[in-house]
Order: sequence, then structure tokens, then C-alpha cells
Amino acid sequence: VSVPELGVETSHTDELRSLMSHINDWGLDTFRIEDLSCQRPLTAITYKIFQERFLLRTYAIEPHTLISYLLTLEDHYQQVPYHNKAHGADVCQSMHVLLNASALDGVFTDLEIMSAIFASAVHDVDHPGVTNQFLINTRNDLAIMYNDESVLENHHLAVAFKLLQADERNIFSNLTPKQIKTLRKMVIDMVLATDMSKHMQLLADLKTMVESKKVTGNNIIMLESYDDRIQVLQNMIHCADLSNPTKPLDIYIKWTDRIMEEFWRQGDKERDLGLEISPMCDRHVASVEKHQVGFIEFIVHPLWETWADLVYPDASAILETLEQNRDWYQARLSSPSSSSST
Ligand SMILES: COc1ccc(/C=N/OC[C@H](O)CN2C[C@@H](C)O[C@@H](C)C2)cc1OC1CCCC1
Ligand SMILES: [Mg+2]
Ligand SMILES: [Zn+2]
Repeated sequence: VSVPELGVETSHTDELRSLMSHINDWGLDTFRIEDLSCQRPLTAITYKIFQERFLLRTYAIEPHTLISYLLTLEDHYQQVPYHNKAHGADVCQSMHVLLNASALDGVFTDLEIMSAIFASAVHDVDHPGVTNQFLINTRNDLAIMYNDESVLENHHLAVAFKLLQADERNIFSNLTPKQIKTLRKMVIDMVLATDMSKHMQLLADLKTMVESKKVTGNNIIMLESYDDRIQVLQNMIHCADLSNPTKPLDIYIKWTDRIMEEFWRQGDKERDLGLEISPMCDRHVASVEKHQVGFIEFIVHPLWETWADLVYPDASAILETLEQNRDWYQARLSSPSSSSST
């Protein structure tokens, strides 16, 4: 069974191939890839990363099986403003770049790397565009199913693994039972760590690790236990998930527009249901810039500052962009023309 060179059918093959040559670069334009791949950014990006890391060869994965899984996975991302297939693709590519930090050179095994890339690609599949709290407040079937605990994140995992049960999509069919057991546990641990309610605990543990950081002669981090290894991978996917403010400003602004539209649609639902409108979800009381400055100050910068310490100096340029972007939103706060985020 033959597959297209870039994994997806497109009439923009040359342009897409050229853009894909920047798969290892921070700030790759996921939106441009979405257009050039004919709305298949997740398949195109994940396929390219699997090839780039020789994972098809290492784990005897048939190209058409990988494409079949990725296309179906991509089709199970809902068409919501933010938590859609473009976000899945973006987090996957961001994770791929973070794994390449020189401070992590040779630290993770191929299985851990494949688990991290897979976890990133699937981490928000079938996201309905509302928060865990909304699902709990409205007694949604998902909240009943998962007893109000990491409702969305449990659902993303269940969907991702259920799609693997079809033989024509089972990309892990040639792994040993032990490898599958290990991969499944790591993927579950990583995706559950993307629940924002785990943020403070994750960051506290990362700070402790940075304070007691042990490195080899050439400044490579030493991680002995499973707990240490998974903790770094959990913080990595969390950083990738909260990486929008660290990207080139024009790309960051597009993500902001998307997340706000998604929050405002949730607020519209809450208003229609007579529920209290969640913070930042009322489109008639919008302060986009103020919320982004707060998001960076209290959540994104503390996380990325700690990550930058761990992998020093590999993430320094990313931290620099984050601080410039914060200053840009801050500046628009004070000036009267900051009525919208255009
Ligand atoms: C580019 O801006 C963003 C990019 C991603 C996200 C990711 N949100 O996903 C997590 C859940 O969906 C909702 N959480 C939101 C969080 C602030 O609190 C948690 C208790 C719940 C938020 C962004 O900005 C948001 C925060 C400040 C202005 C809107
Ligand atoms: Mg999520
Ligand atoms: Zn996400």
C-alpha cells in the first residue's frame, strides 16, 4: 500500500515539503501547515516527526498504518475554535523541539520519545471546547463517567487508545508486551499531567528537581528513577501545551484570538443556561490583554523560567520571546487603543 510522500494528499507538495524542513525549529507556523496540508496539520506534522526520528524503522511501523491512525485521530479532534487538530499538531511539534534540548541529549530512550510524541499528538483529542469545571457544573456524561476527576484528560486518553484497537490502525502491533505496557503508562501519565489543576504541583516538583539538579561532565541532566524521568516529560508536555505566549507574536495573537472565542462560546452557553459566567468567558466584558498579561505573569512565565533553568541555556531564547510578548501585551494595556486584540 503506497502512501503520499508527506503523508497527506496535497497540491502544494513543494511548499509543504519546504515548510516541513523546519520541523525542528521553534515557532514553526502551524496555521500555514494547516492550509498547505489541506486541513491535515496533525497528520503531516506527526508523520514527519516519526520519520525524522526513525521511529517507523525502530518499531517496525507500516507507513500506511501510521497514516491511517493519524488521519482517524485527526478526524476525532472537534472543530472548536482552539482545542482542535491545529492545537494538537502545534503541541506535538513543540514537544519534538523541546526533546531536542542539548541538556537532554541521549537522556530519553526511543520508547520514551515515541511515547512523548504520541502523547502530545493525542493529548486533546475529542475536546468539546469547554472546561472540566463546565462539564462538572452541567453534569455532563463525561463528568459522570470520570467522577469529576481530570474529566477531559481521561477522555482524551480513552479515545486515543480505543482508536488503536482496529488492526489497520494499530501502530504498536510490533512492540513487545512489555514495551506496550511501558508506553501506555507513560502516555497516561503525560496526558493526565496536562490537566491545568495539576499545574502548581508539577511546577513545585520541577523547582525541587532544578535545585537538586545532577549533570554529567558535559552538562547533561541525569535522571535515575522512573519518577524523575516521567516528571521531566510531564513538565515538558505541560510547557508545550502552554507554549503559545513563547511563540513569534503574530502566531501567539492568533492562538489568543482562538482561545478567547472558545471561552466566550462557553460563556454564551453558561448565560443561556442561567449559570454564572466563568472567569474570562463573558464576551461583553472582555479584557483580552489584561488576561494574557496575568496568564503569563502567574502561570506561563514561572513555568518556563523553571524549565529554562533545568535545560540552561537551551530555552533562553524562548524565555526572551515570552518576556517580549508579555511586554507587548502590557504596553497595549496602558494605551487607550487597546480595545481589541486585532
Ligand atoms: C493564548 O492564551 C491561552 C492559551 C491556552 C490556554 C489554555 N487553557 O486551557 C486550560 C483550560 O482550557 C482552561 N483553564 C484556563 C486557565 C487559565 O485556568 C484553568 C483553571 C482552566 C489559555 C490561554 O489564555 C487563557 C488564560 C488567560 C486568558 C485566556
Ligand atoms: Mg487539554
Ligand atoms: Zn492542549
